[in-house]
Parts: sequence; structure tokens; C-alpha cells
Amino acid sequence: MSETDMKLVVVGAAGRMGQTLIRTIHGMAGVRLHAAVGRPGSPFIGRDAGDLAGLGPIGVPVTDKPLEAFLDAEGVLDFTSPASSVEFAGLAAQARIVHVVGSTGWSADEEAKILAAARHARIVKSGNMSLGVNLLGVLAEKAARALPAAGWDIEILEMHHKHKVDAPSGTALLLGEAAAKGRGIELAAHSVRVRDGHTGARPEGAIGFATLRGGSVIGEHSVMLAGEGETVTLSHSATDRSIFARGAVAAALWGRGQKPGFYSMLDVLGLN
Ligand SMILES: NC(=O)C1=CN([C@@H]2O[C@H](COP(=O)(O)OP(=O)(O)OC[C@H]3O[C@@H](n4cnc5c(N)ncnc54)[C@H](OP(=O)(O)O)[C@@H]3O)[C@@H](O)[C@H]2O)C=CC1
Ligand SMILES: O=C(O)C1=N[C@H](C(=O)O)C[C@H](O)C1
Repeated sequence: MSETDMKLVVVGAAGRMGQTLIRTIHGMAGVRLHAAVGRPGSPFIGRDAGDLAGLGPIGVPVTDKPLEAFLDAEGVLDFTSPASSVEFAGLAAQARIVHVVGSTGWSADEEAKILAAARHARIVKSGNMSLGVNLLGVLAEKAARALPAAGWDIEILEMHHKHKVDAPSGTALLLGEAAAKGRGIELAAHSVRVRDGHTGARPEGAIGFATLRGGSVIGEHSVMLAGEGETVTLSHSATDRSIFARGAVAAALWGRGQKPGFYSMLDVLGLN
């Protein structure tokens, strides 16, 4: 451990990503687990965060007092839910620390609230923190720009584990936004998120989404550009949640030197 290590808080410490973040921080140079936060009333409050994450004791008990945990920290890694992330954004702004937000499933109202919080805080938010998916987004944008809407239909397919509560995934929406940018259109005005029954023919220029859920799948995404007689498919497979955790830690380290504002992983990775 060094004096210059960035002091990080993990909120949602008992969750799938919370535990992965605790293990990742423990194994990385330049960062240190300052605190771990669970939901008030959770049976994990008071337990050692290392024990929870399968590391053995590390001397950091899970707390249900986020503001206390943030006050002497430098960054918070937040993979919880949009409603919780909006609350944590206010506390992170009070504590003047970097807020890395991985939660997905945002309503328009929640998006507006977190955007407003970034007037006073350094927020890095992305539906996917991995390098591979963010590169896939850049490739999807390029492909959508190169292959015209008249003749090339864009469909986004995703599969996740059976516990996932939101659809389409944050990543699918990120890829949809990238494709819409390449086409020079608004995603909201062109996306088709559900098909059932007699749908009629596919509207030209639509960006379609299809969602699969099952088992323990960590995250599968494909962007298909379907033309007459040929299909281009761009894909990403996540086989380990540590790709998201490493990206989140990189975002916190990058955010340390930034002004208040709303940033994405494209800014962190220099892909913007
Ligand atoms: N951007 C990215 O790269 C990635 C994003 N995600 C997203 O991250 C989120 C979490 O995913 P995952 O870890 O699988 O989900 P889990 O349900 O396993 O974990 C979420 C955890 O957050 C806790 N939590 C929620 N609200 C609070 C709060 N106010 N205070 C303290 N703890 C809280 C939950 O507690 P409780 O169970 O008591 O509610 C739970 O332990 C999802 O939105 C998912 O889509 C996931 C992977 C990568
Ligand atoms: O819930 C998950 O697990 C994941 N969520 C993110 C999403 O909604 O895209 C990222 C990753 O695919 C895993």
C-alpha cells in the first residue's frame, strides 16, 4: 500500500459487481478499498468486505453510512440501480469525489437527474465499462455510417444471466446510440424495442433490439447490419466480470484529474 493510492468506496458491495470490484481493487496497484457500502438492513452490514468477496478478511467492514464512507475517500464505484445512483451522486458531490456509475436501466427522469448532478460533480457513467465493448461501439458507428439505411437494416441482439432486471441492456442501448450517431438519427425516434404479433414490415432506418435471458451468461452483444444477400455482424462476449471492474477503476483514476462534468468511457479510453 502506498500513500498515493486512490481511496475507493464500493457501493452495492454485496452484489455480483460489488464483490468483483472488491477483488479487483485488492489485486491492483495504485488503488485501495477505503470503504464498502451495503443497503441499510442488509444482513451483510458489519461483515468484512474481503470475506464477502471470497478474499478472506481485509479489515474493511461493510457499512450502511455512505456519506461517512465518502467523506475521506477519493472515488466511488457504483453498480447498484439508477434510483440508488441518483442518491449517491448527491452524496459524492458533497464529498467532492469521483463518481463512477455502471448502473443500467435508466428512465428519462433519472437520466436528467444524474446529468444535473454532474454540474457539481465528476461523474463517469457508461452502460459498459469494458474496453472491448467501447471499441465495438466505435466500430458500430463506423459501420452504420458506411452502410446506408436504404438496404442495410441494423439489429442489436443481447443475452444476459437470468437475474438481470432491465432490458434492453445498457450495452445494447450504448451500441444503439452509436449506430444512430453513425446514421445521423435520434435513437429514440427510430428504435424498435419489442415485436409481437402482426407487426407489419420493418420500417426502413429502424434500429431493432432483441433480448435473451438465461443461466449465468455474463454478457453477449451483437450488432447486425443485414443487407440483401449479406450480413455484417460485430460481436462482443464477456467471459469475466473483472473486465467491467477494471474499466471502472481506470475511470476513477482518470476522473481524479478532471473538472466537474459528465463523462463516458469513451473519454476515459481516448476513443471520443
Ligand atoms: N456498466 C457496466 O459495465 C456494468 C453494469 N452492470 C449493472 O450494474 C448493476 C448491478 O449489477 P449486479 O452487480 O449484477 O446486480 P446485483 O443485484 O448483484 O447487485 C446490486 C447490489 O447493489 C445493492 N444496492 C442497491 N441499492 C443500494 C443502496 N442504495 N445502498 C447500498 N446498496 C445498494 C443491492 O442490494 P440489495 O440486493 O439489498 O438491493 C445489491 O447488493 C445493474 O444495473 C447492471 O446492469 C453490471 C455489470 C457491468
Ligand atoms: O447486468 C449485467 O450483468 C450487465 N449489465 C450491463 C448492461 O446492462 O449492459 C453490462 C454487462 O453487459 C453486464
